[in-house]
Amino acid sequence: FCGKNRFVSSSRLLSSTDSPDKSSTSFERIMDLPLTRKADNHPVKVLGVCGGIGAGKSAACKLLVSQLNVLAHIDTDSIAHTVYEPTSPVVEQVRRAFGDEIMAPDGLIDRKKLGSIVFADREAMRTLEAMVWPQVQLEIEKRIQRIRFEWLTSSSSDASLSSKEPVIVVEAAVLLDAGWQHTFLDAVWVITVPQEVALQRMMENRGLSREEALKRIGAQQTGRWKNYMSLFLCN
Ligand SMILES: CC(C)(COP(=O)(O)OP(=O)(O)OC[C@H]1O[C@@H](n2cnc3c(N)ncnc32)[C@H](O)[C@@H]1O)[C@@H](O)C(=O)NCCC(=O)NCCS
Ligand SMILES: Nc1ncnc2c1ncn2[C@@H]1O[C@H](COP(=O)(O)OP(=O)(O)OP(=O)(O)O)[C@@H](O)[C@H]1O
Repeated sequence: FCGKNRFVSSSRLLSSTDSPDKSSTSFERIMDLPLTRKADNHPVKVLGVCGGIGAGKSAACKLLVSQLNVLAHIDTDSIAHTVYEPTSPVVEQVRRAFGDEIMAPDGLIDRKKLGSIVFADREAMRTLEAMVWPQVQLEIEKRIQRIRFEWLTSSSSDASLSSKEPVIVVEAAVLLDAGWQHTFLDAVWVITVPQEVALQRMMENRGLSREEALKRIGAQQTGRWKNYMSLFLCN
């Protein structure tokens, strides 16, 4: 994976120790699944990092930046939050779908209130995702284009860019559900952790009750990553 122009699609690397079913039939089935779009041969590759809540996606991405010196880290959650800024067209759409009770007194969307609805109701989450994901995807693609352009046009004397690994890391719990492996990603890593560890982390670090933490884990459990041949990192 490391090394200029030596990017290796993670689909060619190893599979997880525990998550995917490795019986021969399902292993072969996994191998047959198209993991990512056909790479566009751009020298700057895009790696998706996904996995369950509290699995350690952010921790893994921080390591990729600090230890592997990748070009950029795009955090999708924070992009999704910008979709709720006052000027965004999504705000009115979301207000119409979920009602005035999700609005804060200052006229902005109260993400906590919205979260308490959608994390408890998969259908409601689907409705929200259909409004938010296209905007998020557009913004991610814009950022990828900009970073690639800066990298290509930077001179070799610009050490701040030329010394970096030509890899952009996109961190997103939902990337396989959103189908981004078929659009802008060259490879996917899944970070896994035993559920009990994730629960403990969420209770300790976010002050969530066990019930709230379980609800959030439940809201994410499509398990889609288990059907993909990607590189699994057990954290
Ligand atoms: C429900 C919302 C308003 C709650 O906002 P809030 O700031 O309270 O929580 P935050 O965004 O930090 O999310 C908390 C955790 O849940 C995960 N999560 C958020 N949305 C989803 C989802 N659709 N599916 C699975 N996990 C999700 C996040 O990755 C994070 O680990 C917000 O998460 C949201 O808009 N979600 C829908 C859009 C989405 O899918 N965002 C994820 C990245 S595109
Ligand atoms: N290997 C590890 N050992 C101990 N603690 C860890 C490890 N990896 C992550 N953590 C801790 O677990 C918590 C969750 O990690 P992190 O934020 O990286 O997960 P995440 O998958 O990005 O979570 P979320 O989906 O909630 O954004 C953090 O407090 C982090 O410091």
